[in-house]
Amino acid sequence: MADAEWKSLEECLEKHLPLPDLQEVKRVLYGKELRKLDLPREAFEAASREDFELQGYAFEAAEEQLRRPRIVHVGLVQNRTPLPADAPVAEQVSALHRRIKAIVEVAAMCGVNIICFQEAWTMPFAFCTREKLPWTEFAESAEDGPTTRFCQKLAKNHDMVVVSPILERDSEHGDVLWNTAVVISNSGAVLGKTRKNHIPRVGDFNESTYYMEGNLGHPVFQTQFGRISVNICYGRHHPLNWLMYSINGAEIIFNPSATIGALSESLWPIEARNAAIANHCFTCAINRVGTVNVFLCSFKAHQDFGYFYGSSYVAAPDGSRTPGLSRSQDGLLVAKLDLNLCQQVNDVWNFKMTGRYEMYARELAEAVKPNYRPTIVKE
Ligand SMILES: NC(=O)NCCC(=O)O
Repeated sequence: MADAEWKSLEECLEKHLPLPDLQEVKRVLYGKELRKLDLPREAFEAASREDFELQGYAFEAAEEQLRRPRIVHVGLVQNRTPLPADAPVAEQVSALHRRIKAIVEVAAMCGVNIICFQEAWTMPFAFCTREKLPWTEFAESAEDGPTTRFCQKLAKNHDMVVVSPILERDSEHGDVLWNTAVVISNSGAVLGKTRKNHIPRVGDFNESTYYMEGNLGHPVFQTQFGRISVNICYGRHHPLNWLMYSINGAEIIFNPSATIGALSESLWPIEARNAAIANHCFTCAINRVGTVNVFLCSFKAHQDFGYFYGSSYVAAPDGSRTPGLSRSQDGLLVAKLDLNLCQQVNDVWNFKMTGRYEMYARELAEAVKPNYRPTIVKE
């Protein structure tokens, strides 16, 4: 399984395919070609100084007579954890705050309106260890924890909606832990929070003893820049999870994740992109980078957890998508979206009209009953 030395699928294709083949391969793999965004030179200089990759692409929509374009710039951030996992908890969190602040400043130069960080961004990916301390110490209040207060400042200073996925401790309700994304308005106010609905129980991604299955349903947040929702990591394998955010009106669904090559790299380019197509919306898939360095782990086997392959990307309702960020480097992906594309594609393919949700609602209501007998026709 490739580690950091294999930079990206895109780089490999560009290196080895002759131009005419490359164009056809890209057409099939990525949909229509996207225009590269003309991002400010200072942004590239700052990104290079801070040692992270910066890419930008634009998704266009057709001009309409009655509606003006609804342009929004989204920013996706992928990063390593800067300090080793045995550094003091507060120092690790501060180092991550500093790293993210530097990336958000570049996002602001690029005119980003909504930014989303990776899953549980304030901590190393430690759920594989089965240990509680010190990892549960990374949990914070979604409403007024230090990370939320930090993000509120970023949001207000940069007039930017911030989606901040954290490990949440809900002290008002029995100190229960949740895997939560806090949505902070560009005014700096906490707009609300949403919780991860599906918890992985696959290999070392066994996170069920750390936090509970989300109990907040599928909220959609009306921001100044469009309606957004957050389908956290393992939720991307569940088409109904995407569907419910879309049914509630999401135009952009963020998918902050933490996943490794051996498990999911071949699914990664398909799932969020397919969700964008199936639900007539934009999806933003974000993965962290690097190896998990939780060497405090007492289980030897879990010390070599695998490689987080980055490759964050944005997909559009017409099936087009951006190239992925690198597999090995911290990065900021900026995408300019015209949200009018959602309705335009809906009017062409009209999956919302042909979806037959009433039929599935009826059939699913029966199928979940303990005495349900599947309809299998036999000779
Ligand atoms: N964090 C998390 O849910 N990871 C599960 C692995 C995957 O969904 O690919």
